[in-house]
Amino acid sequence: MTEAFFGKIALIGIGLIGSSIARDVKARGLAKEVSISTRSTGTLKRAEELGLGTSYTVSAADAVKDADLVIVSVPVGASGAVAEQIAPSLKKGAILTDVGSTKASVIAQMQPHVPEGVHFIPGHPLAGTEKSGPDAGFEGLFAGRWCIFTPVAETDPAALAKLRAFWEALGSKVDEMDPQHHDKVLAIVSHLPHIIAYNIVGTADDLETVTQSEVIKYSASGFRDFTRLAASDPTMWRDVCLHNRDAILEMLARFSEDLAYLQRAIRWGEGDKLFDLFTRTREIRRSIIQAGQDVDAPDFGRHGTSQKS
Ligand SMILES: NC(=O)C1=CN([C@@H]2O[C@H](COP(=O)(O)OP(=O)(O)OC[C@H]3O[C@@H](n4cnc5c(N)ncnc54)[C@H](O)[C@@H]3O)[C@@H](O)[C@H]2O)C=CC1
Ligand SMILES: O=C(O)C(=O)Cc1ccc(O)cc1
Repeated sequence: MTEAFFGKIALIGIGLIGSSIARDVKARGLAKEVSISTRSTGTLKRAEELGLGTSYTVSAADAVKDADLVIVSVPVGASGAVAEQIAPSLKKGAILTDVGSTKASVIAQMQPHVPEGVHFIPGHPLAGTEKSGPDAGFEGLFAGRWCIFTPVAETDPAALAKLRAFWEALGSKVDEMDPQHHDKVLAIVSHLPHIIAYNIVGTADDLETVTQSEVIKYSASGFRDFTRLAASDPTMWRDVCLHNRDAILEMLARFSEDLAYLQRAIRWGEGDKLFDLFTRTREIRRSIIQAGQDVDAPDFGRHGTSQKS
């Protein structure tokens, strides 16, 4: 079995995801040194107060010096700029990975900066919450969750095995996918649900002037579930929308067509069509539960407070 231990890990970006990785690395003793870098001094100070690493710097280039594993955990739109900053300081033989929610764009942004001899393995843990910042992270976030790698053609199998061992040590199940396929799958299972949530909560907010706060006062659990997703970080989700544009637009077109079908069935009182669709969708949740997958969203307010970083 490949050893998951690294001499030095550099974490660039220490928000929800970066800080959760830091907590797991510390708890499981997966590195001798953990250098942490983020561009804001306030966030860096907070990371130090939380004892998330062994050294702290606003210079990403300084943080990655001598690191065996570098994990970039910043909004996807910032990936290219971070790769450019750190490239000259990366150690030969180091593994460079990321956690971004979109993959083709991150590869296009980072790959051109990756020096010879550095193993670039794009990744995406399918685990998170609507919160952000170093206080929002928690130990065990990745346990039982998928982490998808989208390796590039020339990826070294030994480096891939080492990174796989690392994520498995965090409790994740690892899978590999082509980046374009990843982006399509995530567009429907993750990006569209967030966009729909932002939209429905926005619509309800617009209606509020008409209904004089009844929207909030009487909001039942269905609407509350949407407000959790719609409370997700605006920078992160702006970047996801801009960097998975084609797949999201394709899924939104399909979604709109299917919504029009539903709208028509309601208009014309076609109860059988409604009943058939609702029966089919109920089966989907039942089969997910039967397969033993956790379908429930993280609890409201269970893990820390929402912090801007
Ligand atoms: N939030 C979630 O549930 C999940 C997020 N992701 C991905 O992980 C990445 C990080 O997300 P979170 O940790 O949730 O975000 P976050 O907002 O909690 O943390 C982001 C970190 O990046 C730093 N940062 C922001 N802009 C930067 C820039 N221009 N240059 C350098 N550093 C910058 C911030 O200071 C902060 O340390 C994103 O790419 C996101 O798509 C992946 C899985 C789940
Ligand atoms: O909070 C939720 O329900 C999420 O869906 C978290 C999440 C957000 C973005 C990702 O790329 C992966 C997971």
